[in-house]
Amino acid sequence: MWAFVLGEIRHERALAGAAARKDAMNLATAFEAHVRSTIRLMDIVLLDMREDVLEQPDDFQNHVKEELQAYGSFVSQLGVIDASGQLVFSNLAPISKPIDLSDREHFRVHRDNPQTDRLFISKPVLGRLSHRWSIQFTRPIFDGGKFAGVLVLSVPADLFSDYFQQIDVGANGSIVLLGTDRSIRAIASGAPIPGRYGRFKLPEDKPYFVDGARVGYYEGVSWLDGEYHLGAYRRLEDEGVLVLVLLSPKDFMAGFEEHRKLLIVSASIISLLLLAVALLIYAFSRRHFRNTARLREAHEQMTQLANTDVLTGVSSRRSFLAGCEAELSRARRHGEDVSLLMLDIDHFKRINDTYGHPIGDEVLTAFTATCSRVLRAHDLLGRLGGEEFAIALPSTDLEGALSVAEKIRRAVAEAPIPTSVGPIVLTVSIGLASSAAGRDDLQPLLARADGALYDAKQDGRNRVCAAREGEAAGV
Ligand SMILES: Nc1nc2c(ncn2[C@@H]2O[C@H](COP(=O)(O)OP(=O)(O)OP(=O)(O)O)[C@@H](O)[C@H]2O)c(=O)[nH]1
Repeated sequence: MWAFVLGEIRHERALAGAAARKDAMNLATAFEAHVRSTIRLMDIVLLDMREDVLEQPDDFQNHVKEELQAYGSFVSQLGVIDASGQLVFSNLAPISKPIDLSDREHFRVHRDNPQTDRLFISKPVLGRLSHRWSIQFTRPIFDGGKFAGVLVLSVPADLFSDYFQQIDVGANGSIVLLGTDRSIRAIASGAPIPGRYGRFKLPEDKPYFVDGARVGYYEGVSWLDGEYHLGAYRRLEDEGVLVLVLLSPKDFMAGFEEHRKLLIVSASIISLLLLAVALLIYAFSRRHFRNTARLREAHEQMTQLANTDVLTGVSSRRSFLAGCEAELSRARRHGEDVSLLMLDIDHFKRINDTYGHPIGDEVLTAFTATCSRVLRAHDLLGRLGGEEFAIALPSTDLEGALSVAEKIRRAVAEAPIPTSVGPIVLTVSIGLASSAAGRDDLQPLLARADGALYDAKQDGRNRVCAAREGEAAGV
């Protein structure tokens, strides 16, 4: 999800940047057209007036009045400078004292290039007669092919900037009319402008001052406010000016920034929700697994309890019989003998009657311990009930079983059982039956061993009796 959000943000940032470049170029194109037509209009007026200065010098003043009425506020002054730089005519007031303009650039440029008849547009200057900031549109006057002075059309410096000001380029954007001499002709900007117009000159390393750069994009830190700007410029080569539109990311990225914040906040909320869901799932799973583990443990404990005789710790009847079944089928598979012993403690009732039931319990437990000491690890000892026990001997024939049974009988008889009321002498009767190659089923085998036990009891107890091979129970 975050990869998508970050990808989307990158994509939208690129789109916003591209849209701003396009907007800047469209604005620059529109302003170029406006500037070009304004300059053209001024030049037409100049050329018209120049004809009158030369052809109808006497009627010039009236003609100027008519022309200026037609162009109204576009033109703030029309003046004539003679070949020596003296102002000889102004529509504003009669010339009562000499006004020397020979130092003005718009005079010098024509005086120093007497062969060239071209329009010159000055940077804003403070009028010595009008005392207002104005831009001078000038053309040289020739008399008989010789330089005879300069015709000056003064336009309020705000003519362009007032128009630019009406266009919304954002609170931090700017529209600038620059001279190729790097001075500002007109400017409209949200940012404070350095000086009025005066002598301020822009740094020359800007790409739009490079010779031959007619149209292009600009990106960099602005000389206006030291902030990063993106812009577009168009140069009017013949007029010696260029239009520059600067847009600020603070304005054109504002919409994108809001959307970016919204995307990040939404993605964060979704992430937190997913995290919360993941934590809940984790907590539930943990509890579930813990419960499952507890259940498994409880099940194992119950199985253990069901399989074990609580008093003596040997196999319970159920578990012992299941173990015998398993041994018989294993013996069948491997063709091995299995033997079964049935054990019954002699006169156990007397022990209970003499010493009490708890001592009887101690004796039963000690008896199984004695048996276990004689048996191998894989022999199976189980309690069938009361004082009756059974032992399965895997891989053991009748002879081997007789030997084990005899060992148990002797061990029980020869080692009195230590109890809390002193040692108690015990004997055990054992009946046994064998199954060659595990051929017998369990029940008949048990019955044969039980029959042999009966024989042992009948024959006087404390002895081992074996059932004969194939002998049926009770026979
Ligand atoms: N202490 C104790 N006694 C038990 C337990 N289970 C059975 N008994 C007793 O074991 C005795 C078995 O007695 P009988 O079946 O008469 O046999 P016996 O006294 O051993 O005599 P023979 O088997 O004929 O030698 C009974 O008194 C039962 O109460 C037990 O878990 N603990």
